[in-house]
Amino acid sequence: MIQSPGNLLEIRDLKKTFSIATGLFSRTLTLTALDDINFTVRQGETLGIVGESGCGKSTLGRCILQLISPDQGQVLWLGQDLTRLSGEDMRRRRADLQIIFQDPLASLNPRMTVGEIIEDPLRELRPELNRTERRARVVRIMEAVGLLPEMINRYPHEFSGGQAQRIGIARALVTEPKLIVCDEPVSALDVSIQAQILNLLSELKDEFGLTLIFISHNLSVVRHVSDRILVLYLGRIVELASGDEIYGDPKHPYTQALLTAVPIPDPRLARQRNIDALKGEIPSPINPPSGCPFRTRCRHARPRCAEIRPPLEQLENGRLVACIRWREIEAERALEAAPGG
Ligand SMILES: Nc1ncnc2c1ncn2[C@@H]1O[C@H](COP(=O)(O)OP(=O)(O)OP(=O)(O)O)[C@@H](O)[C@H]1O
Repeated sequence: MIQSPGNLLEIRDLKKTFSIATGLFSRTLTLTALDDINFTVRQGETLGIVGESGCGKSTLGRCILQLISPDQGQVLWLGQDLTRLSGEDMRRRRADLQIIFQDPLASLNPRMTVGEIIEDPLRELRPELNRTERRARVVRIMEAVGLLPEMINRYPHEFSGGQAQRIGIARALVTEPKLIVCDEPVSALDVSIQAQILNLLSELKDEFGLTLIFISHNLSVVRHVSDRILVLYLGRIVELASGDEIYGDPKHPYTQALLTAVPIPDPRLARQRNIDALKGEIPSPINPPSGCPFRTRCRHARPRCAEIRPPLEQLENGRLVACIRWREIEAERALEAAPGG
């Protein structure tokens, strides 16, 4: 399998649907959670994944880790397609790919001590380690995430949300993974604690040489941690670019609209942000719009946007955008921004 050097992960033509049973005549409907997903994750980067609730962020994270199976497409890990591995081979791989969940307390077994929770993945994924080695590693990881080793025999309910998330991070780290999918890791935490956990993740990334996929609906959070950002809308990639490009020069009207929710202190941009602000409801993924999925909420949409499924176009510097009108929109916005525009 050919894979570009420097890429840890390559997602090709990924699609995931869910069957939804309706009460009505026991009909089954198909919900397309992800479609036509293509992107790469580079060794050592943090890739942010953003979009509104229901756009497919968690489903994408879970498909990458093979916690759920995609309908089609490839998940190439260092060139090896994870979707084709047997259950046993994937179990062995799992030490390399870990996940941190949104709700730390709900994701920890209340009947296990902190030490047992962190040690648990080692029993299955690092069978070569004996009990003493496992315990030594648990203590080392607890210290790395800022938990005192004397907390090892305590139970999850004795911890605050922020401390519980440190336990979740320790559990993910203990197998020495190469990639961690962080699925809304700070959304359930007090704002005052969020920065501590984000700082911890970025320190751990450097210390352990990790690659991170950072899922969040909050663009302000993603901005702080991400090298590149992938924007999802209704199960499709609409834009992928560096953090500076996404925040400073968004090309897709959906990205422009999402950014209006991010507080910025520049009053000169306020007018443009009012114009761009996101309006209307997200269409149902059971019956998505024809052509461009965003066209029903896009202030720049034209009749042809209903006819053409916009391809993910690669621009010169490697950034990706899926909008057939992005060049025209750039010109229109420049006129709007001009004095008297
Ligand atoms: N197990 C499932 N069965 C049926 N539909 C599902 C299932 N999991 C997800 N979906 C649907 O797939 C779509 C994508 O969901 P997903 O949870 O991936 O979105 P998300 O962007 O992570 O949203 P949120 O931020 O609310 O978690 C949604 O329409 C959701 O209702």
